[in-house]
Amino acid sequence: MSEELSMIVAMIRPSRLGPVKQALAEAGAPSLTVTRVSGRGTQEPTTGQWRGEEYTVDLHEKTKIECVVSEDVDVEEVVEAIREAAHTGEPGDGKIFVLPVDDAVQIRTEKRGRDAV
Ligand SMILES: Nc1ncnc2c1ncn2[C@@H]1O[C@H](COP(=O)(O)OP(=O)(O)OP(=O)(O)O)[C@@H](O)[C@H]1O
Repeated sequence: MSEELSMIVAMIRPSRLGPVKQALAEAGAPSLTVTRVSGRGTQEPTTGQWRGEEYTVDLHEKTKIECVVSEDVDVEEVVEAIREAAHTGEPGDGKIFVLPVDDAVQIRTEKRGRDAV
């Protein structure tokens, strides 16, 4: 069990993935997992029309980024790097969460904790 690891989870606009990846590398956190997700925050639902019927889209397409870092990396710097790179100022820019991580294992080497990330 390690208290030296944190996970930064960010839901961002898919169009901001490129700048966010670059900003993470510059902040010393190049390793990441990227997933296409849909979700809902307080962003207003949008409406559309299909064959004369109106429909509501309340789940928006987002890109989820998961990034585990050791204490060698400044979590605040990582959060700020994502925030700056993902920011447009329009509703739906996304959210960032920071979580503690119990442990990590590098499968190839059996390294644990901070040595595994
Ligand atoms: N409380 C939450 N729990 C889990 N996921 C969330 C939460 N809030 C937001 N999300 C995820 O983050 C995505 C982006 O959220 P969104 O940008 O809509 O946040 P917001 O608070 O409405 O901000 P904004 O005012 O910029 O629209 C959501 O689509 C959802 O996937």
